[in-house]
Amino acid sequence: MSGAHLDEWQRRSFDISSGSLTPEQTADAYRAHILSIQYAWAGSQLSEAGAASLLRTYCERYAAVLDSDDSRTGLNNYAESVLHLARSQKNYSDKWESGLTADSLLKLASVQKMLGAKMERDFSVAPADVNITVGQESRGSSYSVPLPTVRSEATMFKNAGVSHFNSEVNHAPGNSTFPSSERPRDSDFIASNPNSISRPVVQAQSVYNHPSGLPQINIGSTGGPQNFQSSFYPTSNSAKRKNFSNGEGFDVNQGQHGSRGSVDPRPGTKFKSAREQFMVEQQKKHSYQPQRGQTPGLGAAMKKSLGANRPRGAFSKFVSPIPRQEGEDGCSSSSSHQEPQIVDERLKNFEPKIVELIMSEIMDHGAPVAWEDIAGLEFAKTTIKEIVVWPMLRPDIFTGLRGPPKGILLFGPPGTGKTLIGKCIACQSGATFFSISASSLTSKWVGEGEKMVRALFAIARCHQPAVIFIDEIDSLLSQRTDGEHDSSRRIKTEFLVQLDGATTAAEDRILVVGATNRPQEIDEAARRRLAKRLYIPLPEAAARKQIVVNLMAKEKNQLRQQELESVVTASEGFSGADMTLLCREAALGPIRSIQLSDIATITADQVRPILYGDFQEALKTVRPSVSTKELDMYEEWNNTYGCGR
Ligand SMILES: Nc1ncnc2c1ncn2[C@@H]1O[C@H](COP(=O)(O)OP(=O)(O)OP(=O)(O)O)[C@@H](O)[C@H]1O
Ligand SMILES: [Mg+2]
Repeated sequence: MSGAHLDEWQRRSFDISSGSLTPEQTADAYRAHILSIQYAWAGSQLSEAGAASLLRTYCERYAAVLDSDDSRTGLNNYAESVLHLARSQKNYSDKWESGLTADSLLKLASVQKMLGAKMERDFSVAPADVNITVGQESRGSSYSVPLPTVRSEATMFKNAGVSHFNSEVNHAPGNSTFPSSERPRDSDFIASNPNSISRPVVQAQSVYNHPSGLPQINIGSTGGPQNFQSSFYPTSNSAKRKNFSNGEGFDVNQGQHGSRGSVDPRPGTKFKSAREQFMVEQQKKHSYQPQRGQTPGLGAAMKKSLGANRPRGAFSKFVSPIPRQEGEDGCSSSSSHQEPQIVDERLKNFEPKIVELIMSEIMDHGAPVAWEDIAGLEFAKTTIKEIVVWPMLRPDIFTGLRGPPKGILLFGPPGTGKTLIGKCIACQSGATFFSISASSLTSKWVGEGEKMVRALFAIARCHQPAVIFIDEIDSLLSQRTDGEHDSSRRIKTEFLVQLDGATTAAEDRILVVGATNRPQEIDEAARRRLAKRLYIPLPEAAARKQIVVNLMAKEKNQLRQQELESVVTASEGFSGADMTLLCREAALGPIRSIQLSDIATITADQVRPILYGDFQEALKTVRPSVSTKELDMYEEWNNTYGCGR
């Protein structure tokens, strides 16, 4: 070695042995050592044996520094490199990519064999599942590739230079030709030809792609074709199209090439394309059965989707998946695929659309409400049970003079539970419940209001026992004035006529329940017809307590009995709705006490319970919504017209 090299060498050796270097510096020094040994050997300044001995020594030391897991002396590279290896290693969850390419496929023995067989075959008849068609009409050609597998088969032919393939296509009668050299790539073709399709179309005669993307099955040979013939057959191969339209092709259910369920598209061949096989399996899995009352010729998709997307809650209306048969229910409109047909004589004069609207939109049960959910109002509840529930249960006892009144008016300050009672009747009475708001009659169907009213009562008569609940009845039956709009006047008159009929016909079991917080505005004729007028007052102390207890039972709270009493006392004059609002406000107290920075991370059980202090705070902001003056008015009206004690 030269003098300069030796100096450097010595300096590094000294540095390393001094112990003042960090592991990184030590490793660098050793690496530099190793490099210099290699240079020296390459420059013939070191003998081979000497270089080997030095290299071994320094490599061992270098490796010791790298691999040592002592942070003072080593770099722990071993573990890191293992981790690195593990990180860059492909594992089984990585997306699998097939090693097969068109070229490697061609080299497979089985493919070679198949190709050989194909070349020997007479190409005058196109293989049934290849279906590569080069269109021939003047407006352009279409080039359809049935399946990805088939597409690759076509590519295979192209790649393999199988000239027979083109000649087969070219010689097909009536087909225009592409010279093999000019034949466009299929992607180019699809993009440039306006008549062509934007994605592969399955032309196997059993299965075709619906625009929805769902595979469709041809049911029956008579009804289907018009649905898809033009849109699913962009090819101009009229012979094939005709075959398909005539149902001569493969038919999953009523195929002409076999019994029902037979799926062999080609007589004499057992081969099924992957897609056909898939369809067979799907068919087996769902074991499709035609439904009763179905019109032959309707597409399979229509049959399958019948009612499938309707939301089904415990209280949503039951919709039978089977269309109603005539005579099954004398009153209902049968839900065929066309206009609903009204079977009941009494509904014959109504437009089916109106009947349908009432049937579908007005009958509504909503969320379940129990009598216990309504705090206080014992007199009103008992009276309603007497009028609504018991006569429904025992119509034989409640006859003659004991016959229940046919009209109830619930009146009282806002937020006292009138609507709640209506919901409760809907759930508990067992009657068909028609909930109708005045606005739905007056605004939604302008000009048709009176027809709606008539239809409503007619349908209710068909569905006895029935309850017609009219919330905010004052807006429908306010006193008639000279200046009011003609249509609303007609609706009112019609309503009064119907109400009169319903309330006087002894045999009809129809109850009309109206709710209002403006009883004084109700037309006197309507008032008379709603014979049972029940005052729904502000909740008393016990009822207010019950509302708080009911609501607090669902929340974490530390409200002592005494504190509860204080809340009840402080909320004198509150309506039920005000009490609910008070509890909601108090329930927000614990949330408001959380630091803003913690709100994102705090868990639900870390939120503190609701305390009396929260109610005190809430009482500062929540005020009673009914004034004493208004209360006096209700009391007065109740004294004059009410049926309460
Ligand atoms: N007696 C009650 N028991 C329990 N909750 C009640 C009671 N009264 C009112 N509420 C609460 O107040 C809310 C509003 O009540 P509701 O809608 O029945 O009032 P309303 O009398 O119909 O008022 P409006 O006259 O303004 O229509 C209810 O959803 C319920 O939470
Ligand atoms: Mg209401």
